[in-house]
Amino acid sequence: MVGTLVLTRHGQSEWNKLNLFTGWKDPQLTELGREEALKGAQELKKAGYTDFDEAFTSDLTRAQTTLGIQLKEIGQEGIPVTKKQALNERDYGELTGLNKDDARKKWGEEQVHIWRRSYDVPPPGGESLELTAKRVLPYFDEAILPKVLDGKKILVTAHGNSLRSIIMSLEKMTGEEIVNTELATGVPIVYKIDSDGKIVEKKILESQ
Ligand SMILES: O=C(O)[C@H](O)COP(=O)(O)O
Repeated sequence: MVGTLVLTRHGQSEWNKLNLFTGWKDPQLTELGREEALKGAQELKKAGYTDFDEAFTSDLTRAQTTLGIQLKEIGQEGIPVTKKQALNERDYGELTGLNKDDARKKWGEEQVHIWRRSYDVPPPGGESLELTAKRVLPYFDEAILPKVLDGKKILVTAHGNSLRSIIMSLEKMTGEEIVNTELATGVPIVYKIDSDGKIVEKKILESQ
């Protein structure tokens, strides 16, 4: 039996556009963000992914709105949707709300890069990717993965770093391998997974 897991990072948010560290803050999608979500959804539709059993998203508006746009486009607004804080973006702590260039000026290019793209160094008062994975993966392993292993079709629409945690676990990557993997906004990543948890196919549904 083969299940389907589709992961999508939310479209551009108002704070992505302003180049601000966002974390657990809750800005809306921009117009471009809505378009990215729609494009991704059109790719899902084109590829025939229009029969999900269930969807999961975070507690944050940008992910929920992206999921809403996807479900509308594929004609699946009625399926069960679970909104869970465990799937939130990593908490950026004291960096939240700061402009990324201003932060580089204040702490230096290298320090800011370490906070953004090291695996286990958290920004002050915030979460590293390692800490993010420690809250995302118990939820994923308990509530989402068993359904996929059971052959179900599951859509998860969340954030760069909560999805990195899931991808790291699925693809058995090291922390160092996953940190520099960039996820495009609104672009669905499709995994077909057998009942032993082996990935039998991976496709990124990028529009041409
Ligand atoms: O929370 C944020 O600011 C971004 O969505 C993710 O930030 P990153 O590009 O530093 O991982």
